Amino acid sequence: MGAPSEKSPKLLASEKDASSSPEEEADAYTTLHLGVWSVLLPNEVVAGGVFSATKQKWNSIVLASPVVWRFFQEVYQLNPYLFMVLFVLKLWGEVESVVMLYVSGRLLRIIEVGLTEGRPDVYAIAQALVARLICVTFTAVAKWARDYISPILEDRVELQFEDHLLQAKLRLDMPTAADSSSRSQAYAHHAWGSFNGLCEAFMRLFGLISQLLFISQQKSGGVLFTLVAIVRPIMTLVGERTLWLKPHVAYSDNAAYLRLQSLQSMSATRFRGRRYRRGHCGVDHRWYVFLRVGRSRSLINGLNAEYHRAREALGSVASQSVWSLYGIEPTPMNQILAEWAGALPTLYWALNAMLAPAKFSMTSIAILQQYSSSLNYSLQMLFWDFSQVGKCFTDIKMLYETANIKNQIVDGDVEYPRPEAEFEASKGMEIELRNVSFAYPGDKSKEAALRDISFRIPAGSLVVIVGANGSGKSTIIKLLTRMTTSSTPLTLAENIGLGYADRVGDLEMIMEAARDGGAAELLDKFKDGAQTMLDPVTTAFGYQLDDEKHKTLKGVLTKLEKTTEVSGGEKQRLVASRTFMRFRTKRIKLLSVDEPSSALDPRGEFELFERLRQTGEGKTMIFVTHRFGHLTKYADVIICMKEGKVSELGTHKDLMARDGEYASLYNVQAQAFTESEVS
Ligand SMILES: Nc1ncnc2c1ncn2[C@@H]1O[C@H](COP(=O)(O)OP(=O)(O)OP(=O)(O)O)[C@@H](O)[C@H]1O
Repeated sequence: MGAPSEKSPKLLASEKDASSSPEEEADAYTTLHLGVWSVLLPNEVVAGGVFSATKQKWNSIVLASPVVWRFFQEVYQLNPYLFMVLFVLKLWGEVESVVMLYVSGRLLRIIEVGLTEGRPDVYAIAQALVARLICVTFTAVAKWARDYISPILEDRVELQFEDHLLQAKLRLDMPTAADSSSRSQAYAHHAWGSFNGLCEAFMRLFGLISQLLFISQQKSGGVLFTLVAIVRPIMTLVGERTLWLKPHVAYSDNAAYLRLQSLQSMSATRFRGRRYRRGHCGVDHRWYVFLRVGRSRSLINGLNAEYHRAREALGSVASQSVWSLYGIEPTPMNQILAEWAGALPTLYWALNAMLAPAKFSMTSIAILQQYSSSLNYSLQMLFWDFSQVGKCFTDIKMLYETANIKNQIVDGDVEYPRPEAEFEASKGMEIELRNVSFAYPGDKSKEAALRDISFRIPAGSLVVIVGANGSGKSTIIKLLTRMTTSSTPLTLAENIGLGYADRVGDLEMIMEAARDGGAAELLDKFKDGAQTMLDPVTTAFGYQLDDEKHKTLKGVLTKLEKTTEVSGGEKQRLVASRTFMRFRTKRIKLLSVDEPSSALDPRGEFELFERLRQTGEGKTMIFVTHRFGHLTKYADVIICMKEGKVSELGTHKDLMARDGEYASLYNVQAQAFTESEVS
């Protein structure tokens, strides 16, 4: 039997070769259409089948070996004692299967002798039974000890690699973090999964070799029987159609399927119960729609109808997972051959019974059957475990490679933050952008988000960036700070205190900052005051709770699920307070804020800007805003953006006199006030 054909089931698939010019040869691939899926397979994999895939896998395993060795050393060092105990316990799991084969075989033989002679050897039978009992007891204790120790080591390993990944990801700049091609796929839980997977594979190999040696040495087994018994599992492996071993890209562009997916995604079960109302839409028993409280029944019905329409449009096209669709054999031939191979052990003992009836007995047949099913199971498990080895190696490699991801924004050669003496010399930061263009990684727009931006901001200026939606204001701020936004489940006090991390426990300073940022009243509003947890991580969940029988438990769960909600304006007050906390570090040279007051009431906004102007006097401050007024009038520089370019630059007076983009945006807002005053 050769390598499996790459042709897919006719009903499900068609294919076309996408290879083109010689220079693209390296990237040439074949597209398979499987139900709603398109699968792109590199041509060399298609040509080489499972052998090529195995060779590639082997090469990547060899390349990753040093990293995996480092990984095992690191895990060992976390707790050498637990590591060794776990290793020995896992090893016993494999040795045990050989011991059990020996003990059961012995018991069968003793019974056979007793039956033949008509006088069972009670003592020998009791001895064999006790040996078996001791063996299974030891196995049970070993399993218990393994289950007890594993989570302890698992925790240590996950925490260790969570720390690795946190450090590695914190140093990424904004475009790198946003770029899906360089985004790390490493997760701390992969560390334990890979450790376990590799241990299992190693143990299985050890177990299988022990079994092969044992069976091939037995009188009832022997080398020939051992070979006959392993033909079937090996054929199954070679004939298996699996996508897991092959490099591939899979996607679906079936409009009906995508529509169904997006409608289903609205049923995400992790929405918070407090904000969302759950309604059973009657589409099918798995489908629920969660809607913000207050949305109408007609919306639910509309979604329901959309769902039915999409299902009809999908018709009978298969939409199972791409892996299971790929696994369907084009013909039953492989299956038939594997089943025939599975009958070889039976053929072996049937022939033996015919050719050497004196040397053969029913006990021998029972023992041989035990051997063959044990080998069959062990080999299948070994193949499964080994099919995961490549993934384990890749996952481990990624855990370490996250630290090597190159930032897309190349660091300059000027040290930052500046040495203390230089820092004291000027309070604000001077900024100059020269011919900066920027496109978000993977962005499908025709134009880049920023195009050829140049401007200079003198130290200590108050700068306001204005412009229409999507003109690039926020992108400028993100590039300057190299940051993306993040949210943390912290107390209100910590949210403010983190502005000055060294003083995060200084409640007095935090309260002063809260007063400056306009959040003092907010802190007062909650029962736990400044210690109120904002958006805590929810770990609570209920399972199979009955509405009637478990009312109390349901009540407890509801309380546990409750989070503290603050309004958009209140959030901005907290952020502003954190900024004032940061000012207290006396190490601010640049403050850049994206729409600091969009959700504030007019008084809140006025007070915030007044305090910012006073406190931030002499520092460079950049604000992005849609609100013209307090800020723009006082700004030293207004940068007016249009379609990714700087369209105007100057003070409010300059730009009004120019009567261009800025003046037109300003007049739209001013007009609204004038009109309402007149009316
Ligand atoms: N993460 C992103 N990925 C891809 N494109 C983005 C991303 N963020 C913004 N863009 C695009 O970049 C352009 C500039 O966006 P930016 O957020 O800077 O505009 P803005 O002027 O701040 O808009 P607004 O006034 O609506 O806040 C827009 O076309 C936007 O669609």
